[in-house]
Amino acid sequence: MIRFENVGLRYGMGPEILRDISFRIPERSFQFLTGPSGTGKTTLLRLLFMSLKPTRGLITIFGKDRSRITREELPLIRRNIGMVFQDFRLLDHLTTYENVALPLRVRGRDESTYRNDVIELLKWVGLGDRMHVYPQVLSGGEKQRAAIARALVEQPRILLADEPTGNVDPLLARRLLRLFIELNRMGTAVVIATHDLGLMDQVDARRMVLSEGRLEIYD
Ligand SMILES: Nc1ncnc2c1ncn2[C@@H]1O[C@H](COP(=O)(O)OP(=O)(O)OP(=O)(O)O)[C@@H](O)[C@H]1O
Repeated sequence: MIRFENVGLRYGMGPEILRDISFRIPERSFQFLTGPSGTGKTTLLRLLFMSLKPTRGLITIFGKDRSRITREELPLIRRNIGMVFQDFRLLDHLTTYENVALPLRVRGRDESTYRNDVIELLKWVGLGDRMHVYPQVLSGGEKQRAAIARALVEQPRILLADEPTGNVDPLLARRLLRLFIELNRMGTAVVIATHDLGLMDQVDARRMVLSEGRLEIYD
């Protein structure tokens, strides 16, 4: 589904953060992306989300050469990729429901066509009773779940999550992990960037380990 071949990335004139990265993410797969702080996990997720272009190498996303995807095509292709950002990126003036429904509203869909689905999704992530409040009153864990719901609202083929358990207690971290596993069982590929060893030890999943710009894969 996604393929990287000898990908390199540097910011501006800085050093190469990622060097000769090659891997594949198969359809319906589940993997952790890990490595010490500052090794480039977020950078790699941004390459997958196509918010960054590689400085060298080849990226193929859903069979398309990344370098040939135009600005105009990008939003359509990106609908297949859900991204949970480390800082959530919820809009303060919208309720939880409105934040989650936003990608569909932006697309011009009529609310009657998605209302029930969004409510179902909010219940699935455990926010059934927090739909009509604003982000300011949500706890860190609730914001995290709202961000996950928003990333899933367009039923992407792959979900990317950047440190999704970074700000939550171990109990909630386990619940979130169960959500990701259930999502994966339903057919969505999942990539979780984390340095939480305890979290990774709970699942027998592929580990993509970044270290000093290189990637090692442990299946
Ligand atoms: N926009 C940017 N411009 C310049 N350098 C950047 C930029 N974003 C990240 N970097 C640098 O790239 C390196 C990798 O950063 P990145 O955020 O991808 O690492 P990370 O593994 O996700 O870190 P963490 O686990 O702390 O979130 C760091 O040295 C960082 O300072």
